[in-house]
Amino acid sequence: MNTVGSIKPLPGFGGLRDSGFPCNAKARKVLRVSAVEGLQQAVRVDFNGTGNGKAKFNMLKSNGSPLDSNLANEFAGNGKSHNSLSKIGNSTNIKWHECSIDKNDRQNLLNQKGCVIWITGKSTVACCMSKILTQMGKLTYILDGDNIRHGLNSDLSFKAQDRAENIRRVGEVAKLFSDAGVICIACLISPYRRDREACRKILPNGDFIEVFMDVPLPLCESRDPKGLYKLARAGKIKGFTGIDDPYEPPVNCEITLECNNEIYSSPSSMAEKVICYLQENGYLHA
Ligand SMILES: Nc1ncnc2c1ncn2[C@@H]1O[C@H](COP(=O)(O)OS(=O)(=O)O)[C@@H](OP(=O)(O)O)[C@H]1O
Ligand SMILES: Nc1ncnc2c1ncn2[C@@H]1O[C@H](COP(=O)(O)OP(=O)(O)O)[C@@H](O)[C@H]1O
Repeated sequence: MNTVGSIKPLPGFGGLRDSGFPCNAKARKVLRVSAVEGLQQAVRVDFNGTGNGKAKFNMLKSNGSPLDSNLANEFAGNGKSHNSLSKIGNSTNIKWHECSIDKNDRQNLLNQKGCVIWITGKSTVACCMSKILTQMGKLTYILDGDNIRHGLNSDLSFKAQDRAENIRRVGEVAKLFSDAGVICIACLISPYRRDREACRKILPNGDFIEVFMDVPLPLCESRDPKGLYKLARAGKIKGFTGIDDPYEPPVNCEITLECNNEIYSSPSSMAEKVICYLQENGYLHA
């Protein structure tokens, strides 16, 4: 973790950079910090050096209003002791730790709203969307089923129970990204409605944007860039989605992207449709 003298960085701002003054400086200085390279929004931090190595400080949000005064205690490690302990799954005696820097603060910093775009399948459109949003100065992150199975979820198979656990974990990770203020694009097959609905439920209302890639199976098979449909048809892959494993199309999705013999949409025009939705629903500003 970065430090400025003996002062720990503001929680949530790992990119705090030393502006060149010692911790015990008497002079009052203002640090401009930015969580992401190139972001214009800054959080001002006023430091009052005390001369004893323990700085007192007042933190100001970018609009000049003070941050919650409890933050100073949190910062100094003087957190309150909490009595109400919980058991969540197999985790016993745990207690949610609140931080006075919240999602709104991060959204203001990024000038966007964190959300999850959940595309059932189709990495190409996810990448296209990420590219356009990046060019617009918006921070995105793609959680691609195939990629996440290379690491975090490499212990999971394609049996229904493991697919459900795959979706559950990615849903939780997506929720963290969204809470960080990021536009998180999750592209997994996520073939079961129940698993997708469970992800929707853990997010604030409106922040789960389900996108249905409505592409008929013969068209998917004709593309088959990895040759997996061919292997599945030959019986070399068992339980393959669309061949001998079910896919349950969404019933109440926010967006449908159609591509079939009558309607051809390029990946970028599909991506633009989703971006229009974000624009119209206020996700592209804080
Ligand atoms: N049995 C079976 N069924 C479906 N897909 C299979 C299977 N085995 C391997 N693959 C490859 O894994 C990719 C899908 O992974 P996901 O994590 O998105 O799947 S799921 O959401 O858990 O259903 C999927 O990627 P996409 O081609 O992007 O769909 C395949 O490349
Ligand atoms: N809208 C589209 N128009 C034409 N080709 C597409 C379109 N979307 C995807 N493809 C192509 O279809 C293939 C499969 O797409 P991909 O995004 O990799 O799907 P998945 O994530 O389900 O594996 C790729 O070769 C890709 O280039």
